[in-house]
Amino acid sequence: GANGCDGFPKIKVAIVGGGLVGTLSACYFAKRGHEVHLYELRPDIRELEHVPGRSINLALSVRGRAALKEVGLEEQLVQRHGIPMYARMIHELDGSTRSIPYGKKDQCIYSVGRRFLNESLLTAAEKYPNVHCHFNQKLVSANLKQGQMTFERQPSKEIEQVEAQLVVGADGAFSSVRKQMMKQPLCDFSQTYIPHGYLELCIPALSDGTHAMPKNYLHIWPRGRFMMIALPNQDASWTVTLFMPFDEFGKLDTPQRLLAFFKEHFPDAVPLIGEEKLVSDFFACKPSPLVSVKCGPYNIGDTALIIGDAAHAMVPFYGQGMNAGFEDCRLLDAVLLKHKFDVGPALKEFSTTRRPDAEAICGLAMYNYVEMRDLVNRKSFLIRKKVDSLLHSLMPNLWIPLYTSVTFSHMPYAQCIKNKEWQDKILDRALTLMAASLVAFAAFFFYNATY
Ligand SMILES: Cc1cc2nc3c(=O)[nH]c(=O)nc-3n(C[C@H](O)[C@H](O)[C@H](O)COP(=O)(O)OP(=O)(O)OC[C@H]3O[C@@H](n4cnc5c(N)ncnc54)[C@H](O)[C@@H]3O)c2cc1C
Ligand SMILES: COc1ccc2c(c1)CN(c1nc(C(=O)N(C)c3cc(Cl)c(F)cc3C(=O)O)c(Cl)s1)C2
Repeated sequence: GANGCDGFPKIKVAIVGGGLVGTLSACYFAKRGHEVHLYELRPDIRELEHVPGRSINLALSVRGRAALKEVGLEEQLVQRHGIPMYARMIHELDGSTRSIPYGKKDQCIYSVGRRFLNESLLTAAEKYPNVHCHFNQKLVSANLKQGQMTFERQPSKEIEQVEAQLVVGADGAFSSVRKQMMKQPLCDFSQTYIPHGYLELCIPALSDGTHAMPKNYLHIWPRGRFMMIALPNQDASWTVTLFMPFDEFGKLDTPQRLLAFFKEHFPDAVPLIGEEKLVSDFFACKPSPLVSVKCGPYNIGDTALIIGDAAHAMVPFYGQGMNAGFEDCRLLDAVLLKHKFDVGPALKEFSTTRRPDAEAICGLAMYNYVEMRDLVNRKSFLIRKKVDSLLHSLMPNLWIPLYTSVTFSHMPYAQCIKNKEWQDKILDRALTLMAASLVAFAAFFFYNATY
């Protein structure tokens, strides 16, 4: 395409999927002066009415914030709208609570509204004159090598053919662009559904408009096979997510059983949610599945690429899915710039470098899901946190705990794992050494005392 004022070629980019990652990616491409066409299956969510108490929220941490910052949105979307969470608040069965800080006193993650984020990113993208949004358009097929796409207008089913020099698939965990890519040889794909489902509930604001629980915390009710988590909303309500195996959900098939279950496992949450609201919200919708997707490579030559959940959907037990997708946008922009928008080599480098990191965080999230039980015998969770924070305070640049490196650093996810393995080796050796010296000391003491 024509070379813009910065000397880089300008191309026509089609982004499929106007969710969190697609809209942010549109801002990045638009900022570089490309012609961006964003195609979204759903209608323009900004025109849909707001259903109170149905706001879904997410934990945004440094990786996601850095990506928003580069398109000038961090201040507006996070500082002004996000609610800082400085610690986890763990709710014990007896109703007692205990907080575990995320890090130093100013280190926090932010609770942000999904719909607010998506609407704001759409509006930010549309501000660029070179961005064109097309709603109610569903990608149904494509010839990605030629940059050709076929969309079906909803609900008329009218077909529209579109061409672009680059197709970016940001169409989520069940991506149509990825499905088209998988027709190519040498494309790997695996997906894993876990036996747990999730369902959102709501803790309403108190009558005086304040939060019903301490506001700046990520609240957790860890109960082994199931768990509840609550993030604060701007309107002083809480969005509560219940994670439970589908067969457990199936047993709660009457209001009586539901209330008995909550009174047994989450007694302190029942008055906060309210019994009527608990029953109505719980039976209002079915639990949703959780899937983990790994695939690769992420590109086809210089004409197609997948990012976000389309490339690496993960279970949410690290609060990194959106953060990783936003980080994709930032890293893609950097690698395109590095290659002066020579798209072919840039996409190849993006896919080669990003895939091991994406697969690492997918693995860490699944590991957390399996370890979630350990959040129950909090001793291990607590002890590891205390050891980690002690060593981190002694050797801040050497000993970076795994959770800190994932949530509070830009360390490539794969390096976070290597870093953790190194630490485990050190910890194991230290414990072995301590144990051995303890034995030696005891033997020495015993020997002296006896002879
Ligand atoms: C319960 C739960 C809790 C989570 N908590 C967190 C958290 O705390 N922090 C965090 O960082 N992440 C979290 N995540 C992950 C986060 O929600 C996802 O990583 C993020 O939404 C991915 O964004 P995306 O744009 O890639 O995909 P999506 O948000 O799924 O957007 C895909 C878009 O593409 C559109 N689309 C799909 N198919 C087509 C098609 N054929 N044609 C056109 N458009 C199409 C869809 O309508 C949608 O708008 C959580 C996820 C779940 C399930
Ligand atoms: C909206 O729905 C959801 C659902 C799940 C999550 C989030 C939002 C946000 N999540 C975060 N997880 C971490 C984390 O690193 N770990 C190890 C944790 C993992 C679990 Cl499962 C947990 F309950 C607490 C922590 C914790 O440490 O607080 C963060 Cl840091 S944020 C999980």
